[in-house]
Amino acid sequence: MHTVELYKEFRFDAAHFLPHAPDGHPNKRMHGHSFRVSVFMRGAPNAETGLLQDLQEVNEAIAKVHDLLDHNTLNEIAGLEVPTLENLSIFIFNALADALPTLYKVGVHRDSLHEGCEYVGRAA
Ligand SMILES: Nc1nc2c(c(=O)[nH]1)N=C([C@H](O)[C@H](O)COP(=O)(O)OP(=O)(O)OP(=O)(O)O)CN2
Ligand SMILES: [Zn+2]
Repeated sequence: MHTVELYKEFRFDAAHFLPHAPDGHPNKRMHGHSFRVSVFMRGAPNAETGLLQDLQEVNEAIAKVHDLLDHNTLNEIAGLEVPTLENLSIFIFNALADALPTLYKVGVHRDSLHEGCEYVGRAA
């Protein structure tokens, strides 16, 4: 059996603030970021089709999450009241998990700051 990792990336722009930052700190004020999200599926490709998961299904699942996040205030989304990179990676994983049975890991990156977070939501 051959195990592969298939991935798809998408980007979104959003505003947020960190409610637990100290009073007067810039992170406590509303500001915006550009995010890059990497969605990883893992497993063995179907022997006949050669597919782990049809990327069309992946695109459809991602479109719903993209619409929820893009050009919105993250703190106003139920479940994202504390919108750190850590919580974003968990939130996006959970939002995609039902539609993507082979989903393995979600990474959320702020490339301009050279930082990001990855959440491995399912065991290898
Ligand atoms: N562990 C984490 N630490 C921090 C997170 C996080 O998600 N996880 N997030 C932030 C802030 O969102 C913050 O905006 C990043 O701040 P900073 O490094 O000061 O970068 P700027 O916003 O100033 O960068 P720009 O170039 O202006 O976008 C902090 N810590
Ligand atoms: Zn920020």
